[in-house]
Amino acid sequence: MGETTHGLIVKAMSGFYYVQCPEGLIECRARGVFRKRGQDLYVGDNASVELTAGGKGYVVAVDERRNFLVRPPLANLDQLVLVSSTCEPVPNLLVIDRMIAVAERKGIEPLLVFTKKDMADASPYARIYRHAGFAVAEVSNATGEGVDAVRAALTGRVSAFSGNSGVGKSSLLNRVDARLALPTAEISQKLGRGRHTTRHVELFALPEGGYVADTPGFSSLDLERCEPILKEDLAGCFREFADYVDGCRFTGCSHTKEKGCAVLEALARGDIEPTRHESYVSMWNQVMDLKEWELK
Ligand SMILES: Nc1nc2c(ncn2[C@@H]2O[C@H](COP(=O)(O)OP(=O)(O)OP(=O)(O)O)[C@@H](O)[C@H]2O)c(=O)[nH]1
Ligand SMILES: [Zn+2]
Repeated sequence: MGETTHGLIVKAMSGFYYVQCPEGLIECRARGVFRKRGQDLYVGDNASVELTAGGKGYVVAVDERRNFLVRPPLANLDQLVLVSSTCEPVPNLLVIDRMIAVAERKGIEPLLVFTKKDMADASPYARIYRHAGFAVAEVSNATGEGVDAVRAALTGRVSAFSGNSGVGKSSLLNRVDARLALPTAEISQKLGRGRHTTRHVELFALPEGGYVADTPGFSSLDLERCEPILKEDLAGCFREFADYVDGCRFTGCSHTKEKGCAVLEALARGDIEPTRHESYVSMWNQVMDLKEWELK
């Protein structure tokens, strides 16, 4: 048996896995045991690698995943960068709050980014989400303003970007590191083809440490499809409710209309943002009737 080492799968392509190890980037095949078990290897997996002569290797085991996203497949994310724009298109706070809930459910820290601040004021949105307990960046991809804060937040973490079409994810990733060279709206119009179609997700190493998925391809729909939330879990996906949920008069309080609800009292005092609670109520009404067995 050869020497073994350990590293991060940063790229998967045509049956090869590229594992960033202390020895360098090692091209690997997966041991047959993965195929037999029907177990996929994901970019983001922490892999044990058996080195072979010639500087290549075999992935022989992967650590248990802390979390994963399905489309594109990506494991062990520290951070999900939820990008919205202040205008063209205007943010839909319900969509943002649903994406935040998915991230919370998976134990991935959300970072809220509002782009196009050169076109419209981002501060009303930023205020809401800072008050709710999130890190927020206000940026302009046109001027570069605010990009340093995003770059700093990416340092030392494994992150992926998500947000609807046209909000400026590709533009922002290119601002963060020009070597990413992602095609933005203008360029793909010129080339006359769609973006993100045949791309493989790859973790791109940032110069100061940390990795970012080199695809802006997680739509809010993709996210929600991979993580339906049960009603008993929903309040736990709104972090600013945590201080209050144990203070409600009734156990099993839905925090939507009950008397003696500590969440509603906090809302009335202004300690919880109205739009966040509105999103909670509309999500509650949607998930209300789902039972665990219906999600299988
Ligand atoms: N003025 C201004 N324009 C921006 C900003 N960010 C992006 N844009 C423009 O908005 C359009 C969409 O930007 P992209 O970076 O392609 O958006 P995307 O989120 O990657 O879009 P998809 O690839 O479709 O998901 C482009 O025309 C950008 O030039 C910004 O901060 N300010
Ligand atoms: Zn309550």
